[in-house]
Amino acid sequence: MAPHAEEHTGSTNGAGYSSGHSTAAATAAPQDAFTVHSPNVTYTDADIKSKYTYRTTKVEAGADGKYVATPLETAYDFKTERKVPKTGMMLVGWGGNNGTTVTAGIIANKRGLVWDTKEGCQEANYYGSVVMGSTVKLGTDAKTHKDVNIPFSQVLPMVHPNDLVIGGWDISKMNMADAMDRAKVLEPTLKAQVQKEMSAMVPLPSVYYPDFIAANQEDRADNVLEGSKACNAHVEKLRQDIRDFKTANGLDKVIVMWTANTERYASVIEGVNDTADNILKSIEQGHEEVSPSSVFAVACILENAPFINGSPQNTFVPGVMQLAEKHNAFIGGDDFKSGQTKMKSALVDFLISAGIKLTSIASYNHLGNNDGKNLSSQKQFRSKEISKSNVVDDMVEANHVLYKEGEHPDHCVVIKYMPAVADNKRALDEYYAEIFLGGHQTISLFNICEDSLLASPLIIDLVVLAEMMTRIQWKAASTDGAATTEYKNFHSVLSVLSYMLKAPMTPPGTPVVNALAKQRAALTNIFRACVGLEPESDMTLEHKLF
Ligand SMILES: NC(=O)c1ccc[n+]([C@@H]2O[C@H](COP(=O)([O-])OP(=O)(O)OC[C@H]3O[C@@H](n4cnc5c(N)ncnc54)[C@H](O)[C@@H]3O)[C@@H](O)[C@H]2O)c1
Ligand SMILES: O=P([O-])([O-])O[C@@H]1[C@@H](O)[C@H](O)[C@@H](O)[C@H](O)[C@@H]1O
Repeated sequence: MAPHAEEHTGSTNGAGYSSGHSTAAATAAPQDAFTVHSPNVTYTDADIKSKYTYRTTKVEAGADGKYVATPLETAYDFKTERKVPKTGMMLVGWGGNNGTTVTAGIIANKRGLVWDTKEGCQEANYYGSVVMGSTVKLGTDAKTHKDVNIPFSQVLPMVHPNDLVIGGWDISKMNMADAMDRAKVLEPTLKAQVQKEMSAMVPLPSVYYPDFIAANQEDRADNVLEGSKACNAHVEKLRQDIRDFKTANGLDKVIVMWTANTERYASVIEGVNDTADNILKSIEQGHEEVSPSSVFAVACILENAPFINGSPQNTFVPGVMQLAEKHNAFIGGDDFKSGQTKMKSALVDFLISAGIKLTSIASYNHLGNNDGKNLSSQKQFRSKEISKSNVVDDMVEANHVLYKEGEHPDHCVVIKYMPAVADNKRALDEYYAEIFLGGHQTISLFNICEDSLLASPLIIDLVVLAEMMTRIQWKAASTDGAATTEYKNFHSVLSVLSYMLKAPMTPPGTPVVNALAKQRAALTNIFRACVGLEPESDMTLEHKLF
């Protein structure tokens, strides 16, 4: 972990907040956490450069109908910038349950807060964050031959969440302290310690096109920009907001995260939002099918601020995707994978890869927060139903022993709004499967997900990892010493973020992977490649061949 600021002053203006003392001691930079001793890795003050051989297997149908598998090797050069930039996190929907919770959580960690609860004293932590709460196997101890595991956050020089400068927009003008109370997520003893700082945090006014979210949200909309349809003025205002936030807080970089309400799907219409030029033209013409989230995405792309969609709507219509590619800008999404779906993607992966034929999944949940209120409207629920349903597709399609072409488990998703349970969603799932010789296995789960406390660490992971990806470049390694090509960014669509998302966006024409273990392996092994380390194969031959 790069040393992070012991203390940085900052403004508590309407557009942003950064102050307080980071109590966590500055920790060793990643290059101090470990050094890779290899002719394929070089460290300079500016970069880590690695030469990496990517090994895959090409499969072709042979003449005899059998597959022919041919091992392939592709040599890459990776370059990772080591300087950790001063980074801002701008939340769309800042005043919501997730926005206020993640803000309070970062302040609590930054200040090392401890608060009373009925179970005793609670210390701030980042549990539920892959970056801050999980480890990666570095290798095997030379003497003891035991695994050596290091914090995920130390694999590459990542931003420390304590150092994130936070700001954002909301259609509700409530300051973050009052909005935190409205959210009913955090203990009063914690809220009391962050109340003063959060009361100085006021969201910027936002774009509000009523038709895209539930009508029951209208009473919240007292902090909106003029105009109820997309327009160039909205795009330019949001771009200016990002620039002002960056300047006011002395930032090197800003990442924008949509954690606002779930919108209805936008219709994809030829000539309206099917190409980059058409989406820009439609915004200029005020086309009613351009959503607020797409307007934010366009503004971020034009401002070169990575934009991540934490909700399930189709923000990235083809025109927005094409615009991102055209501008070499980063986008990612969709829909935080926080509780019921995360469990589903792990359980389905286990069942199907164990050769157990899952035949039906009944997924029900009820919750009482404002998200649930918005989702009580059918069009907004439909967006969520899609993202919660598609998560099993890749695992089913990968097993044609159990499932014939086009065959898949029955799958239903039900969400009900029950105000009494507030943010503490109750998820009830039944998994029904065929087992050996006509037997059946029925798995029934009751899973209380404190939704915002599960989603907030994912917001941190998505922001920290998206920022990290802006500092990693690659090129095809030269094999004959000829002049090599220039370093390039990863593709605009950050599919590497899929572990945190229900409906992972991938570059056009590439497959979607939902299996949770594969998603995590892709993320950790790409980061290992950046420091010249082989993927973790778990073969542990050193423990088998002796
Ligand atoms: N576990 C989770 O909490 C979880 C998991 C997956 C996805 N999500 C998604 O994350 C989003 C936020 O969840 P939440 O519980 O914080 O919801 P919330 O309703 O508490 O917060 C949403 C906020 O967005 C604001 N808003 C709505 N439209 C806006 C706009 N155009 N511009 C700016 N602000 C706007 C609202 O005023 C509200 O403050 C929802 O779309 C939800 O579906 C949440
Ligand atoms: O991530 P997950 O727990 O599967 O899904 C959740 C749903 O169960 C919940 O109903 C919804 O309000 C949240 O936004 C989130 O999408």
